[in-house]
Amino acid sequence: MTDEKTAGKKKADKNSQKQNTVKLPRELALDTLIEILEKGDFSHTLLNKTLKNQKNLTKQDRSFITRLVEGTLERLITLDYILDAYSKVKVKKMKPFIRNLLRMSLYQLKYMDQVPDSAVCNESVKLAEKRGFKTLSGFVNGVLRNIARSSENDILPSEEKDKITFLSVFYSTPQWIIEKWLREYDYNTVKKMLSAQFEEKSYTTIRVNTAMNTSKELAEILKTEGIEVVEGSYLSCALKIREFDSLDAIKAFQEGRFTVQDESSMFIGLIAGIKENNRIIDVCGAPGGKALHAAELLGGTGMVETRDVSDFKVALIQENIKRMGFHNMKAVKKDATVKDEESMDQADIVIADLPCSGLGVIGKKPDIKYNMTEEKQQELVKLQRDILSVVNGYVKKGGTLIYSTCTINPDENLKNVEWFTENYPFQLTSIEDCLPDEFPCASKKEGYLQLLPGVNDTDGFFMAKLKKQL
Ligand SMILES: C[S@@+](CC[C@H](N)C(=O)[O-])C[C@H]1O[C@@H](n2cnc3c(N)ncnc32)[C@H](O)[C@@H]1O
Repeated sequence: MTDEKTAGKKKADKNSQKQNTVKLPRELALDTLIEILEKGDFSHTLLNKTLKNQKNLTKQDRSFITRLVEGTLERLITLDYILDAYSKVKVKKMKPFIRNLLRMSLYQLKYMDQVPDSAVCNESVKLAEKRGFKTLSGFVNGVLRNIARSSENDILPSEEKDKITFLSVFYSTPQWIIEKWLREYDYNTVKKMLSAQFEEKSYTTIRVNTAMNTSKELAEILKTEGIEVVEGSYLSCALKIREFDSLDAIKAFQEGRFTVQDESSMFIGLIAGIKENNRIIDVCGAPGGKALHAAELLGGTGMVETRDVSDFKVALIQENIKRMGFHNMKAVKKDATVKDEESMDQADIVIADLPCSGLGVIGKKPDIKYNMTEEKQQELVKLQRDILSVVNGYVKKGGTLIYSTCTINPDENLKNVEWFTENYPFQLTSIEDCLPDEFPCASKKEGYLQLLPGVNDTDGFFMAKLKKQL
């Protein structure tokens, strides 16, 4: 071989090696899913890490990876049910790589119309071969092609025969959650709540920093950055945005002109009844969404002390304070279960937005529904009561305690409030005047609000306003 030919062959080998080591979007999505599903890491943290580490991805690649990872997680129970029906080897017995490759590929077959079935099958076979599973590529191909040729309606459980199994498989939600919700809400409401998980999530809800710009001004600024903007569903300080690559890349975000927050959480600032010079303590405050809103509503006066339990969480709050430019807010590391003598009778308002089961936000964080259990939920009820029994002492006489969670189970919500008012000198107080007139909710007068996904155009969220007796 001539020197020229040898050099040419070396170059070709190098290129093919390079091609083999470069990960394409499907492979990146699959590796992320394996980390989440086999190692139990948080989906949003890992997905953000994948997207941040891969600088060369296009905007389309990013949204494809996001949709594949989030969609496969959201539909996991449904996907496993179908795979079990079509494969001789049950999903649980498969090798982790093959199990997750099949889940992700089936998600594309069933829920991503724009990807042709043949491309899904071919790409899956290529991926199996590339990662050393050549002997199993025929199995992968066979299962996927069989499913692609059939209709899953033939195998899904019947709604008439067994409602709970049907709801669990159809809406990919563990049975214990469905049984729990059916004890509290009627069948149609439960169906609405379950189906809300899968609603189009192309919009991100943001809260305007009114200390820097009005909603109208911010909308104009965002539009000049090529971002699509529509009004929020209930509140004038809320906007919904889409068609942006990443949040960090939006100039208006870097400048602190807005923060990301669901409208349900914005209600906390409104019902708290914040007045000039108030001293506010947010006892479980990271990353700072509600506390930042409170600081803004104080109009540069007063002080919001925002606490959380770890250095990492406190750093998140600090980062947000810096970005939004508030001087009447600070972040402090403090465990809310431990009494802080110096805070006794010091706060006009205590915000207790406590750790909870998070079942109101499973549409945004699908791994919650698979990781939460009834036992864990009962431990959370105990933690919520432990925290409430400490932090109520920080409220001045006549002051306010706001209790909130992003869940929809009465035992973490209204039942906790009933337990609290039976044991401490607080009573529920009306929030009717704090909310928009058109906002539908029968319990406004009684002093609490239970928002339900699919019923309200928000996350599932609970809040109660409690006044300390004089
Ligand atoms: C629902 S999140 C708070 C969200 C926050 N209020 C906001 O609006 O951005 C609950 C927080 O409670 C914190 N937490 C859990 N246990 C705690 C404890 N013992 N003391 C203080 N914070 C705690 C968690 O780290 C978490 O950040």
